[in-house]
Parts: sequence; C-alpha cells; structure tokens
Amino acid sequence: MNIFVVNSGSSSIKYQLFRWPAEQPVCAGLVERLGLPDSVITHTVFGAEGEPQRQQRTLALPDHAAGLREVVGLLTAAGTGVIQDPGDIRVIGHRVVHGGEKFAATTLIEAAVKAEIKALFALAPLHNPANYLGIEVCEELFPAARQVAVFDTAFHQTLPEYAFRYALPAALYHEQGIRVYGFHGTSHQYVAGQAAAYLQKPDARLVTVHLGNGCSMAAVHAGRCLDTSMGFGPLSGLVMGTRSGDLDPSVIFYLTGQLGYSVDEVSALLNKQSGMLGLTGHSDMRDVGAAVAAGDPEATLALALYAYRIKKYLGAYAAVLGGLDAVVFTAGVGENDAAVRRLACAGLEFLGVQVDEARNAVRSRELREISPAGAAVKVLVVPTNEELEIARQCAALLEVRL
Ligand SMILES: Nc1ncnc2c1ncn2[C@@H]1O[C@H](COP(=O)(O)OP(=O)(O)O)[C@@H](O)[C@H]1O
Ligand SMILES: CC(=O)OP(=O)(O)O
Ligand SMILES: [Mg+2]
Repeated sequence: MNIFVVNSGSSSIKYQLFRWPAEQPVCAGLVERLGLPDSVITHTVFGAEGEPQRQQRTLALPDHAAGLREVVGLLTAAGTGVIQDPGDIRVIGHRVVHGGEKFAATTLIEAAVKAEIKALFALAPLHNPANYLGIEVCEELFPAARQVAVFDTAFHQTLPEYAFRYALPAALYHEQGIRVYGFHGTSHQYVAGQAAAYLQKPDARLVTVHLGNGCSMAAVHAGRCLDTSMGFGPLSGLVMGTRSGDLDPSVIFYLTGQLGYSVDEVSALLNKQSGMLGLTGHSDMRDVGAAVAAGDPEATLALALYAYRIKKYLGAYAAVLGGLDAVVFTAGVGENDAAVRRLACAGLEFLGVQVDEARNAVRSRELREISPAGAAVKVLVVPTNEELEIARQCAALLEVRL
C-alpha cells in the first residue's frame, strides 16, 4: 500500500510517498516558486540501498495544478518512476492548516469537509486556500484515492478553556468561534512523541519550539498540549520569517485610524511584510545570519528580538507545565541555527536550561542533545517529520494494514 502526503503551501508543494505499513519513504520532493517563470522541482527517490537519487528541474509552473501534474509525471516516469500509474496510490494525506473547532481529529475528506475548509479561508489566508487547491487537484489526478485531511489545529484541541479563550465578550466565542486554535500541531505532536520516547518518559513536561517560516511553541504534558503561542490565526506569538508575532492591537487601530491603512493592507503588513523581513529585509534566517556575520546592526537586533521572544515563552511555559523535562527545537531554523538556540536559552540556567556550545555546534539530521551531560533539563534538537506523522494519522484513520 502507498500513502502519498501533500503539504500544499502558498507558493510551494511538499510531498512524500510512503510504503505502508513499513513506513518506508519511497520518494519526497518540493515544488518551489509556483506561479513564477523559474519554478523549481526537486525530487528525491530513496532506493532500497545506496545514496538517494536526486533530480532537480527549473521550469515555468503557473499554478498548483501544473505543479502536481509534474509531480505525477515524476512518480510514474518510465525507468525512474516509483509507481506504474496514479491508481497505485490509494490514500492521500493532506496537511490542512486551519480546522477550526469542527476538526479535533484527522478526517476523511467529503464535500462537507471541503466546505468547512473553505469557510476557514479568512482565518488562515496564507494557508487554507492553498491546502484546498491541493485537495481539488489531487481529486482530479488521483480519482481512485481516498483523501484525508490532517489539521494543524487538531493537536491543540486539548487546551483547557482558560488557555484557549480570549477575554472578549463571551458571545464572540460562542457565536463566532473567536478563540485560540494553535497551529503546527502535527509537528509539535511528532517531535513531542519522539522526545518522550528518547527520554523514556511518557509523562514528560516538554516545551516544543517549531521555528520554520512560521514559528510557534507548545507546552506539552504527557502528550497533551496545554498551551501554544499561535492563536485564532497563525499570526500571534513568536517573530517569524514575514509575520510579526505578538503585537498590541492598538498598533492596528493606529495604522487604520491615523495612517489610513485598509484592513487588507494591515493584513498584508502583519502577514507578509513583518517579522524578520520587516526588521532586516531578509525572511530567510540564513540571510539574516550572513548579515549578522557581516556586522549589520539591524540584523543583530532582529536576531536578539527573535530569540528574546522564544525565551519569554520558555519561561511562561515552564510555569504552565509546573516544571520542565526538556526543551525541543525543531523545523528549518530550530534544527539548523545554533545561534538562535544559544540565544533563546541564554540566562535560563535558573530553570535548569543550559546549552553546551560544542554539542550545539554539531550538525546532524538525527535527534540530539545539546544540553551538558547530566543537565536537569535536556535541550534537544529533534528533526520534525510532518509528512510521516500525516501518513501515520491516515493509516490510523483508515486502519491501513496492507
Ligand atoms: N542552515 C540553516 N540555518 C539557518 N536557518 C535555516 C537553515 N536551513 C533552513 N533554515 C531556515 O528554515 C526556514 C524554513 O524552515 P521550514 O521548516 O522548511 O519551513 P516551512 O515548512 O514553514 O517552509 C527558512 O526560511 C530558513 O530561514
Ligand atoms: C501554520 C503555519 O504557520 O505554517 P507554515 O509554518 O508552514 O507557514
Ligand atoms: Mg513547515
């Protein structure tokens, strides 16, 4: 049995094909710069033995449909393909960012589910429209497959009400669903599971720190999420690549009331022009790191601000959890950027949180400890694997055995 996982983003598609139940990755890939004349497809096939075979092509892919058609071509190509035809894929797992309050669990996609995902476009404007498009294109390209939605919000449905409610008139929650939902749940759940297994402590108190383009943190006790830094949409909390994170809403009133911004302009400002991009001109942390190395004071300040926000949430979540067993860094920045990890944990020795510089400098794709040997609180780097977690959830839902 093959399970195909699709993570359809605003300008990219990530995908991975697994043989089940072996959990064996067969191939994985990334389509970037969709809609531009120089879209790039990177496709990697993992053979039974030997080095993975990687191919990369630059071509014009106007939209998600064109991108996914190209992917199907790679999957079925004579000689290098991994399946005979699209009918060989029977299950497709989709990452869907916002599931609202309706979806506390992984769900088979039917017409009513699609309508709900569409109804949530306004709450996750960067993500849900792209996720929806990915589902529609896969329905067309893989008509024999069952399509499953795995929601970023689902893992956070265990938040206690005092953590997920805002102090707004109660009707806005009861009638309009305005509350904290939280995001990146698939990643937080996966790395929390990996960390608890590594620590051999199923009831571990963990703070998971997901630092990708979007960034969020979660307080997890015994596998249940107690709090998280993103809220109603994926905009609050940490500083991100292009998103502001926490902000006094008064700023929005000033922008609209005094500076003449429209609502759409405020949304674009906070979602697409802020964060590290707004502070430094660079949304990619590698570019920020290079600017810091070149002595750029704005980049140095931005890095300090980014790390300080993480540190504040670490302190808050240590309080939420009543103690800590481990801090877990993950995703593109969390797995690769030693300076961010060092700065975020600096000065937290009083909580037992400490980073060992030699261990922190090690580059690896494996789970690793970066705290000193014998530290009271482990600081871990745990590579996330949202695609594997999505495939597992599909298999559990459909009880795929063969
Ligand atoms: N070697 C690295 N050092 C620092 N940051 C990195 C490195 N590699 C990737 N990143 C950061 O990871 C980010 C992407 O993370 P990722 O988890 O792939 O995000 P997403 O899934 O949201 O696209 C990039 O914007 C980049 O800033
Ligand atoms: C929800 C979210 O922020 O996702 P991403 O990090 O993929 O943008
Ligand atoms: Mg991501």
